[in-house]
Amino acid sequence: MRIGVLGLQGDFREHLAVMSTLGAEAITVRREAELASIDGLIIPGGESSVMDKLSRTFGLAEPLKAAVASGLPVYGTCAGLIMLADTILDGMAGQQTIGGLDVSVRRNAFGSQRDSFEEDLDVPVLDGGQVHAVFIRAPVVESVGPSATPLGTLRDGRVVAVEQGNLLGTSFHPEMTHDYRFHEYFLAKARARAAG
Ligand SMILES: NC(=O)CC[C@H](N)C(=O)O
Repeated sequence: MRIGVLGLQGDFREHLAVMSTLGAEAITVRREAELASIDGLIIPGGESSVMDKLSRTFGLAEPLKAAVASGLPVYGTCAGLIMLADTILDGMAGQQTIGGLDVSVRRNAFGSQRDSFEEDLDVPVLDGGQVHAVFIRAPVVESVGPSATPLGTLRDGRVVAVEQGNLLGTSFHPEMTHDYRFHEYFLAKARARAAG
C-alpha cells in the first residue's frame, strides 16, 4: 500500500511524517502520473484558494476529480476538507473545489475572534475516547447532504468531521497532535482498496 500527500501547498510534510510514524509508505503528489500509483490521498491544510489555483495551473484539478470519482480513498484536513466539498461558502472569487463530499463548507467560519482554538470532540466511530482537535482558520460543515455522514461535532453542534464512502474530511488538524486515529481510519480505507 502506498499513500500520496498532495504537495502543492500547505502542511503536507507533517502528513508525510504521520504516515512514516504509522509505518505507511507515502509520496508527495504533484503530478498526474503520481496519482496512478497510490491507494489513498491526503489533502493537507493550507490555503484552499491557493491550492485550487495551483491544482488548475499544474493540470491536476481534473485528474483529482477523476481520482475521487474512481473511489480512491481521500482524506482532507482543513483546506483539504474545503477542496473535497461539493459547495463552498465564502470562497475567494472564482474559487473551485474538487468536490465529492455532499456538504457545504464555510471557509474561515470562526472569524478573527477565534482564529485558532482547540476543543475535545466526541467521535463515536473512533474507539478510545474524545479527540483533541486543533482548529486554525478552520472551515465548518454548514450543511450535510443525504450522501454524507457527520462523524464529529463541536459542543455547539456544528459539524467538523464528515465521511462519505471513501472520502473523509475534518475541519481540524490531527497531524498537529499525537492522536492519529483519523489517519488510521483513513488508512483502513486505503488498505481495503490496496487489497482490491
Ligand atoms: N488551516 C487551514 O487549512 C486553513 C484553511 C484556510 N482558511 C482556507 O480557506 O483554505
